[in-house]
Amino acid sequence: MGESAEQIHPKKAYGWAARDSSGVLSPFNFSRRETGEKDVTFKVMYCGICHSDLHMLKNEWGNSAYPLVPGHEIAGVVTEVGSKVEKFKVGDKVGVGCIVGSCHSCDNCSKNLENYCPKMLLTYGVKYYDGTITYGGYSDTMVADEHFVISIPDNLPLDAGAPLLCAGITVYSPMKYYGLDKPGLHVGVVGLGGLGHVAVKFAKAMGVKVTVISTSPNKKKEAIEHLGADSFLVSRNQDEMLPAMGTFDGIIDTVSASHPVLPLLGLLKTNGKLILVGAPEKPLELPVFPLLFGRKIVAGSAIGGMKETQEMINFAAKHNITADIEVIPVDYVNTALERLMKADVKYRFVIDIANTLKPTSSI
Ligand SMILES: NC(=O)c1ccc[n+]([C@@H]2O[C@H](COP(=O)([O-])OP(=O)(O)OC[C@H]3O[C@@H](n4cnc5c(N)ncnc54)[C@H](O)[C@@H]3O)[C@@H](O)[C@H]2O)c1
Ligand SMILES: [Zn+2]
Repeated sequence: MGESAEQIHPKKAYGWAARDSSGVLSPFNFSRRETGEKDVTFKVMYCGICHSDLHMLKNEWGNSAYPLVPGHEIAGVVTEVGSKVEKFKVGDKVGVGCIVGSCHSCDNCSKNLENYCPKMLLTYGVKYYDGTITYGGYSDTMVADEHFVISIPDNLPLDAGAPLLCAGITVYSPMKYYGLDKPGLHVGVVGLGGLGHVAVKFAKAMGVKVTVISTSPNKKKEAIEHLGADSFLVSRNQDEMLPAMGTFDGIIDTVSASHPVLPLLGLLKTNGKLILVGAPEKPLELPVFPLLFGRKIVAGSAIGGMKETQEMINFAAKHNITADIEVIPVDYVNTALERLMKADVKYRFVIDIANTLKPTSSI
C-alpha cells in the first residue's frame, strides 16, 4: 500500500475547502509537507479572492478536484527555510501566486515562462510531484519551492499587495509582451473588477492613456476620479462608442463571462490588439471580417513567469500600486463569493487569514 497524504505530508494545516461543485466552503483539516531543502514555509497573513477561485469552486472549467482549498494570491511571513534556500530567510515578507511547480527544462522554462510550461503545477487543485493534491491560500500555512516564492518589498502592504500576485501579473504581463506599455498609447480596459482596476493603475504608471469600457455607467465617476482613468465608455451607449471607433492601440479584456467582442474590435485602430485575459466558461463568438479589415489581433495571456512576477511586484512597489481591497474575516468567505458573482466588490476581497482563521476540530 502507498503512503497516505498524512504520511507524505506530516505537518498539520487547516483552512477552508469546498467539498463539491456547490462551491460552499467550510473548515477543513489537512496536512502539508515538511520544509524541503529548497522550500520556503510561511505563515499566511492574507489571501485574495480571485474570480478564478469562483470558477474553480463551481467547477466551471470542468477540471476541479474536491476537497478544494482555493487561493492563489497568498501573502505572508517566512517561518522556516530549507538548507539550500538562497533568496529567503525567516521573517521575510513573501507571496505565492498561481504556480508552485514547473519542469525547469523545457523551452518555456528556459525563457522564464514557467506559466506556459506543459508541466506547470497550479497552487491548488492539482496533483503535486509526490502524488498529493495542492492546496491554496485559504489556509494557515503555505510551503513552496523558493523558485515560486515572490519577495514582497517592505513598502508594499501584505493585504493590498496580495492581489497583485495573480490580478497584477495577469494584466502587467500582456501589457509588456504586446507592447501596450509605451507612453502615449491608448489602451482600453474592459471589466472593472479585480484584474481591471489594477490594469488601470499599471497602465497609468506606464504612461499610457487609459479608457475604461464598461456596461455600467455608475462606475464612471470612480474610474476617473479615484482610479485615474483618462476616460470612460459605456459599451451599450452608441453615442459614446461610435466616436471612439478606431482610436485604441490595444484593449485588455478581463470580463469573466461570455460577452460580445465585436464592439471592442471596432474600437481598435489598424493593427490594434484585443488581449483576452478573462476566462469565461463558454466560448466567445469571434466575427472575422473586422479582424481582416484592419489587420487586428485577438490574443490571450495567462498570468506570468516568476521573473516577470517579481519585476511586476517591484514595479508596483516603486509606483505605489496596490489593489483596492475589502478585507474580510474567513467566515465571511461564502458571502464574499456570492457578492463577487454579482460584481459587488471594490475591487478585491482579501481574507484576513492571520487574525480570523482558527483551528477547528471538524474535518
Ligand atoms: N488569464 C489569466 O491568467 C487569469 C488570471 C486571473 C483571472 N483570470 C480570469 O479573469 C476574469 C476576471 O477575473 P477578476 O478576478 O478580475 O473578476 P471580477 O469578478 O473581479 O471582475 C470581472 C469584471 O467583469 C465584469 N463582467 C462580468 N460579466 C460581464 C459581462 N457579461 N459583460 C461585461 N462585463 C462583465 C464584472 O462587472 C467585473 O467588473 C475571470 O474570468 C478570471 O478567471 C484570468
Ligand atoms: Zn487569479
